[in-house]
Amino acid sequence: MKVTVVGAGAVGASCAEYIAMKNFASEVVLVDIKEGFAEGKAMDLMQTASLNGFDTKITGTTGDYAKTAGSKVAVITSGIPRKPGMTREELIGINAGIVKDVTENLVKHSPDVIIIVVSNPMDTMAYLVHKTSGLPKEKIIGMGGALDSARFKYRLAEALESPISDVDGMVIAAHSDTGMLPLYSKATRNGVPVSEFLSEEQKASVIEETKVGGATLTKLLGTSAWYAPGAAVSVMVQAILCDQKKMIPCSVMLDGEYGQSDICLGVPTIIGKDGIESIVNITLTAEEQLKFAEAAKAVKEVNGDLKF
Ligand SMILES: NC(=O)c1ccc[n+]([C@@H]2O[C@H](COP(=O)([O-])OP(=O)(O)OC[C@H]3O[C@@H](n4cnc5c(N)ncnc54)[C@H](O)[C@@H]3O)[C@@H](O)[C@H]2O)c1
Ligand SMILES: O=C(O)C[C@H](O)C(=O)O
Repeated sequence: MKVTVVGAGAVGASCAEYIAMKNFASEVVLVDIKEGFAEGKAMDLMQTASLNGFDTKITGTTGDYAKTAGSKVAVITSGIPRKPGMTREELIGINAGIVKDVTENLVKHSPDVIIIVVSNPMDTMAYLVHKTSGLPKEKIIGMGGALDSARFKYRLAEALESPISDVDGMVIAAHSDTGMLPLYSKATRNGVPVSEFLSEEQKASVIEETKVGGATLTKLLGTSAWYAPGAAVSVMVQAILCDQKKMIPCSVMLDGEYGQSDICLGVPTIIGKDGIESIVNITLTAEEQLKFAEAAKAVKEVNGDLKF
């Protein structure tokens, strides 16, 4: 099955690389606006195929969407990343126009496509795709929770001094520095609540480090991260192409779930061949419910800046 990745920059190329390395897609088409860039990235990646042992065909195009026709999944990574000191929300002015334009092109050539939105501010960009694509809500999935949960597990394992494979946990709500909600109450080490092992001070530090995970990397790198974002997207694409019915926190259009409507926000979902197969309703503590509602309020304010 064919997967399109729009934006052949840091995140787009990482997505293409992880998807190809896992060998579950027949073809990955990279699209970029910069002349020759996607073609170059595709060629470089293809020259790793015999070294890394994959058969996925990777091609590149400078804006020729006819080459994306018949894609099962399209990943939107096109747009600018933040620089140190910026918030993701500050990217809306430039990225909204890019995401809208890219969405129109994708749907024109692949009317049944499932779109994974990566460009920031992601929850708002996912909302924009809902408002402009005409696709059913099951086919628009924002990537944030998969990455934030991976960062949560990294921080938990660090505090627990345990292997990451011992740790499980999930982050929901907004993909923003303040609106992320690491579900500490549900995080476990081999099924045992992490609160059995960690102090209140460690808990506060794990939660804070998780929430500013993207900002921390942006400060270190001078631009935002790409390896873990690319890997997170590849997990979502694999769940769709292989119909895995995996539970992944994703930003999806809510229609009353978690007390919210007309907003894309991160909640646990089941991802399979049709995209979002269901939204999983889990019980939140009173404090978590409050934080979820606060995150929703902030995202709605940002959504208010969109012009359709
Ligand atoms: N949701 C997440 O978890 C997450 C994680 C990492 C990055 N991001 C976001 O992903 C986006 C991309 O980040 P990056 O580091 O890859 O940036 P980048 O600058 O390395 O790559 C972006 C690419 O998009 C291309 N582009 C711009 N306009 C385009 C258009 N109209 N059509 C096709 N291509 C176009 C650029 O030429 C560039 O190659 C940013 O908005 C960043 O904030 C989101
Ligand atoms: O932090 C960013 O701006 C990029 C991305 O959203 C991330 O979390 O790595």
